[in-house]
Amino acid sequence: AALPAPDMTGLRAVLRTLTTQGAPGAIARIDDRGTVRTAAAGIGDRTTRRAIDNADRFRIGSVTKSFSAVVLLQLVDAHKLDLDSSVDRYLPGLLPDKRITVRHLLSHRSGLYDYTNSMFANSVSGFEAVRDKVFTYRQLVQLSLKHARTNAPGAAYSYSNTNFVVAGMLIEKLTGHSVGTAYRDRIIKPLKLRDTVYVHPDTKIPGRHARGYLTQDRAGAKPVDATDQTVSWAQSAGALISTTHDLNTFFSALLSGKLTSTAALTQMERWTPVNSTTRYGLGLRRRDLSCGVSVYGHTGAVQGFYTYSFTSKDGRRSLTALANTSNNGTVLNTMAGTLESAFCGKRTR
Ligand SMILES: CC1(C)S[C@@H]2[C@H](NC(=O)CCCC[C@H](NC(=O)C[NH3+])C(=O)[O-])C(=O)N2[C@H]1C(=O)[O-]
Repeated sequence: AALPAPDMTGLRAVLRTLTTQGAPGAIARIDDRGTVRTAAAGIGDRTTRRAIDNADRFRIGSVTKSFSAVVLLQLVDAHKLDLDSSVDRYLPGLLPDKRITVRHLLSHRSGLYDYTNSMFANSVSGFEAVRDKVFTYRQLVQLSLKHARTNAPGAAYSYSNTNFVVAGMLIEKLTGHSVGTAYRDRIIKPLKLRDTVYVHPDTKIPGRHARGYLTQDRAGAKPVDATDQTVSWAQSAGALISTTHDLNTFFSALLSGKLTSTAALTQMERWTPVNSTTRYGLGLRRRDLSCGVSVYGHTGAVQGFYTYSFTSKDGRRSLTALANTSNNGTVLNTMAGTLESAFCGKRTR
């Protein structure tokens, strides 16, 4: 069934609300079968007070996980990877439990502890301690293995960045290239994502970009400019940079079958319930909206930047929204309203 027209009045209202809740700025773009609609509110730089704009690049955080999952599903299509094989088959000795499979990693059911829970327990000092650091994948996995696992392999959903760090190690082992090269060759170049870059371990966002501001844990304290960092604590779990246009193109291409086989996409859409409105597949979230429409994509939270990026089942309508703040749960929750405006249209009274 055709989707209702996007509610641009409602979308603009959500972005304005975000700027009253602590985001210096917010942007959103809807691509709808060739029709482009954009909205923006607030500023992209607290020093110059420059308006934020949909041309601005930003850090996409865990939306990166969908890119990593696509590369691995392409390797499944090429018969170079089996989702139900033990990770140990490809990375012998890395993990302490041979029962952990590739599918467990991509669906956050491995039980591997998320080292960022400890790393960022104190948001600002945790960030300052790692913002210029360069980690190897193995160092990040070791940080995780210092802690007990959260569940037996496959027994429960428990979101963990560690899973997609191991996914990055699989990509490098199986392609013989860095994850940056794999993203470029397999996704960025084919889709002509001109503003999507993987620059790890460089700390700068190249080109025109929004600055991102980390909200302090102490209420009322001045936000920290978190724009420049290596994001080495995340890499294949969260270090890509992109734009609203490019992410709309990516998820639209994925859901319309342009990046993997139909069989592989079906695997990505085998859902594990997360809560009443969200399910997780393989590096892919499904969100069920109030109007009965389900949308497919991912969210992202990296210091200074919150992202929502989702598309319709057929990939014909996509929305990406960005707020240039983080560590602010009110903003993250309010951003869900951009999906309602984009896919459910005007609220019927
Ligand atoms: C599940 C999420 C929301 S968190 C996960 C991942 N981001 C991280 O793991 C970074 C967490 C620290 C970010 C930091 N928070 C703190 O320091 C809190 N003490 C902040 O807000 O800037 C990502 O991105 N995912 C989001 C996702 O997948 O949607």
